[in-house]
Amino acid sequence: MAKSARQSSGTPATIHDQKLERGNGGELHQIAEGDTPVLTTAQGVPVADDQNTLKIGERGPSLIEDFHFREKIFHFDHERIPERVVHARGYGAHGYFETYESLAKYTRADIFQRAGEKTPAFVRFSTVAGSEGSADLARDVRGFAVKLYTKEGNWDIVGNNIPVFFIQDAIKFPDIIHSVKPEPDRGFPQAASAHDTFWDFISLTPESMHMIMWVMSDRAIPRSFRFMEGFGVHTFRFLNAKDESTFVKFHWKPKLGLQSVVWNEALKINGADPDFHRRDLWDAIQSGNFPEWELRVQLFDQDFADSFDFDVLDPTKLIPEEVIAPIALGRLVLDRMPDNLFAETEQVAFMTQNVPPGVDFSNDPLLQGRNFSYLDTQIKRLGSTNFTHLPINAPKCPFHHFQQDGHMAMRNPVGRVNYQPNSFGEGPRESAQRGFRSFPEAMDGQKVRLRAASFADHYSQARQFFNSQTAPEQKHIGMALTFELSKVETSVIRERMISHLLNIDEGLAETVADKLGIKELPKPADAAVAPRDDLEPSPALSILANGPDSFAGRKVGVLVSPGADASLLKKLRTAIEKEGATVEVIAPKVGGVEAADGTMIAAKHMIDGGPSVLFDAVALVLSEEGAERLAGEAAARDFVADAFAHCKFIAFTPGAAPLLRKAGVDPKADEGLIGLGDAKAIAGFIESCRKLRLWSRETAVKL
Ligand code: HEM
Repeated sequence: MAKSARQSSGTPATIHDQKLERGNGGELHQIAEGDTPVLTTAQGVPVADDQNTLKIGERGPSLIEDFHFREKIFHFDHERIPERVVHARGYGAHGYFETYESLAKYTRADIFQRAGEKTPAFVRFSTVAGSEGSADLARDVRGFAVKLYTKEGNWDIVGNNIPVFFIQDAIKFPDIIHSVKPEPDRGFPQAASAHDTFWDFISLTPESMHMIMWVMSDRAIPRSFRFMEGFGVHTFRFLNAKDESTFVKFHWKPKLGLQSVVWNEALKINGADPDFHRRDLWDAIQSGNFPEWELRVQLFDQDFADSFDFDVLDPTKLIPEEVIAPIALGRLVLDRMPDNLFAETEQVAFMTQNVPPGVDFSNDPLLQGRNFSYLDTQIKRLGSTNFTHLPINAPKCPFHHFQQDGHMAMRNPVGRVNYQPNSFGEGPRESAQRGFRSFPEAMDGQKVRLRAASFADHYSQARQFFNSQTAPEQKHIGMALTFELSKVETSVIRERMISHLLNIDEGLAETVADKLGIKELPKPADAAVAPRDDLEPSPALSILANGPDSFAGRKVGVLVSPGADASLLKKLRTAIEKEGATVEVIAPKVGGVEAADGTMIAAKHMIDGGPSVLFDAVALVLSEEGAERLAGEAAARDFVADAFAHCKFIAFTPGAAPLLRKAGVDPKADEGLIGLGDAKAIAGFIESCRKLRLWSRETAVKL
């Protein structure tokens, strides 16, 4: 007799906790029973067997008649779409923007009219250079793209975590990006700027020097998306109901303050957890600790623009917050992860030209070019002009237009009439009153390819940025430049960079040159405009000068051993959680350890998988015997040595001494090592942790 459609023998089988059916060839089948839905094809046809293709006989050739196989494999073959040409690696979340009070005086943007108004939002954070699968802790700019689904259309603030950019004119964008991406002949390095082509381009592009100071600072290695600022970069305009214009720059300020990691730590995080930033955002939102930013704006008029030291249309310049204090407009809260990464985070399409009535552009030539580029890139990447039909991109307000058809059209105009004007009274019409209006700026001039002379000062703000950093931050900039340029093989490129640094800070240039073994300093680069040294430092530009002075949102890694003091651990955990921080336990075995009092201490990580680079501070809750054993374990020694080298606060029980010793850490080395004798010591540990790092240690560890 012929065998039935599904070739299962129907013999029951059990694998640990699973009851399955065994097929003819021993393969296992899970069968739909009870409320379990029946597997279907994409056409809705129920599937009998998803383990075997249709064949002639059990050992015969496969049949093209097998529509289920064909549909499944063809769909799989088409799963990938092109990754973003830049900002390919990213992670997004949903949330809302809440307006503090009406800003009608400056803008008619609907989102700013009513205090307490909540507007749905989607945010995607990203790195720029790396491909989709690259590691999170690359030294790179972070994208900070916000989509606000306002009642008068989607508004995208497509910004970065750095308020200036590498280039002044969009026509140079393909060049800067080509230079930083893997070199085309060899296909490496991935997600790294430390190579010849990038520094070649930069060294021949003086306008990028201000941005280079930022990218070599700790801003480019943030500890978390939650602890970084966002900036709209360009000067935009607000237009009020009378079409009066005010210039505006957008800043997102994180509620939990700024924090970055150190470079040696970043390198290790990339190995230990390449998804470090993703996981951090996921964990925070899933545990109800919703990250929050305040939207602040710098507002100024044409008179200020005319009198400011630099051209407000130049995206390589900023306006110090001490010169124009940002005012707070509202808060952005991220409270929900996407249901599906591809449908939402991958398919979200940001475009700088998405602005609602009441917001308008300036003539910044980078912004003008971006407004042109983003629609094109979305059509290419998402494959159809109908990408606006995807739920993540569709407005959440009513919308009506006559665009129709094309690939994957999901909504078309309804009825007979798909044009206007028409005689049938059907369909939408324009509104001079409610519609988007551009600022009627008077324009007159020759058609030229010309960079404005007012853009020519390339060094003064780079110098101001460097002078605004604290000593450890200045040191980090020097170390970053040294690292990056040490990977450059062409010596003239290194020397060219030193000649630029001489226009920014002589000490910095000398330090980097010394580390690179350049004995004779080159001449300073010819500057189009002499660098100024009269710009006041701007404390707002420093991360460390603006510390949160709170440990909320941070994470302590507690290393435990068998025989550890469970009640001390409990007190420590309570104190840390009261501060708004979290605890993760690391143990020799992932199953945890038996404490001195016989209770079990559960662990999240085993020692090899939970290095201290994943935590903001660490505690060693060890019995002496446990510490002796761990001292023989390289991962445990690294745990301690790295925490020390990365200037972290380290709390330890008296039993931890053998491990500290073997890790080369003197328990009395500095005030960042805190003995856990009693509850008071725990309070002291938490208080120290609020400073995040003991930077004074850095000179001792010579990082
Ligand atoms: C101030 C300068 C710039 C900033 C702040 C910026 C920011 C961003 C951000 C945040 C993204 C990622 C959006 C996402 O998460 O989906 C992005 C993507 C992109 N940017 Fe820019 N960008 C800048 C300059 C430019 C310029 C000058 C161009 C071209 C003329 C450009 C072209 C692109 C393209 C093609 C994408 C990929 C878009 C996609 O496929 O989704 N960007 N940019």
